Amino acid sequence: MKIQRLELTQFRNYAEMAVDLQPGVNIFVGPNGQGKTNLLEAVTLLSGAGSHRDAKDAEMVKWQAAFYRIVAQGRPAAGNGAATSPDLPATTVELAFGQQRKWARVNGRKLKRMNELAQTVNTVVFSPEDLSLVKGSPGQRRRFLDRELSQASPAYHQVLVHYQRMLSQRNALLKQIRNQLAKVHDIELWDEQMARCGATLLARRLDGVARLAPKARQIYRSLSAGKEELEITYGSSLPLPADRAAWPTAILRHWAMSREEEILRQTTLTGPHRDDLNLYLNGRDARSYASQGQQRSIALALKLSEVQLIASIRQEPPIVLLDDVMSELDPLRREQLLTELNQQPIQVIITTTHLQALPEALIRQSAIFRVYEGKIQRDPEGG
Ligand SMILES: Nc1ncnc2c1ncn2[C@@H]1O[C@H](COP(=O)(O)OP(=O)(O)OP(=O)(O)O)[C@@H](O)[C@H]1O
Repeated sequence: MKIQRLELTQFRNYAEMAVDLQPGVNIFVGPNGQGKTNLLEAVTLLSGAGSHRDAKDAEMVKWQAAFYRIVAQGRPAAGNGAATSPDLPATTVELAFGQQRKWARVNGRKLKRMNELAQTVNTVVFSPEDLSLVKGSPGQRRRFLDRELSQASPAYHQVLVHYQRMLSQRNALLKQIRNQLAKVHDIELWDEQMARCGATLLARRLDGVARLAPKARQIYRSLSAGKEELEITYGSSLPLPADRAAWPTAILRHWAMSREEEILRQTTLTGPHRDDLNLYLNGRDARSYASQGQQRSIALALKLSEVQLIASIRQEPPIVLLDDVMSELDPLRREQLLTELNQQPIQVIITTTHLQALPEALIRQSAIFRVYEGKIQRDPEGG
């Protein structure tokens, strides 16, 4: 859905705040440390994906307060990316955390799981750190993929959380074996379950990459005026046979072979938690060969393909959150990003310290808000 009104209570540096957004571009401008990113963080939480800064809920409660509450009112799109329809009923999404408990409601109905929020609100955040997606760590690329696929499919999120839980228990067990507090046999029983879960996660990731890669390739082709080809493949940390049904056994066999080393190092050395996204430009590994400009274009292509993928699965584009990213891009890439985003009626929220970092044409069509010490005021200068 597109957000028409956002209300924050005791969230980060906002005591009590309400803001009316427009369906197109909304720009929040203000000096450092005033609450711009906090506002975007609140919107990302509404999509059930957790804080884009990986913050814990307790950290997001305003200091000295007991809870936070985020409420958004909006309307779903009329259908496949069309503008919000005034005929469709308004939707209210509510998320609150306090006393170690978190709960969410959509139109008054309490949700069983946070990730069900993704059926109503979707977001794609683009921050300066994302520009280093190509050269960054494999963990950064896995996180990109996991966040994206979690929003595209709540079932993916469930498998991911299950696998991560099993992984931390397996690592704890390896430590116990090392300290002779458990037997090797204990881990063999554990591995069977975990290998099945790992194989499911792998299959879903491979399917996700298969859907993402052609979109990213097409976007990159247009960003590079057809000069370069971007190829994305999934890099598994263990050898996988062609037959997917054989994956659990292959994972089990691999873990059994590295058992001694794993006990010694007290950690699980291979599996989906160690995998990577491989990025190639004209057949060469982009991590080693792409120039800084090319790396930034790849990052743009990845993020924009995420927007397209979510839009096609959800029948509605996600809300795009650009966290101070425009000033990091050169004028050409800034223009390319805005042109791509303009192709669909997307709600965009941009934060910036200086309006001068943004093209004038964009400012004219946007609603402008000033952010200062956790307070927001609409600027009558905006569109
Ligand atoms: N739990 C909290 N309670 C109260 N204030 C908080 C809390 N967490 C962070 N803050 C305050 O929020 C402010 C940071 O806000 P935010 O990260 O949104 O900055 P910003 O406006 O995006 O700035 P920049 O341009 O530097 O990124 C800081 O002043 C910080 O002290």
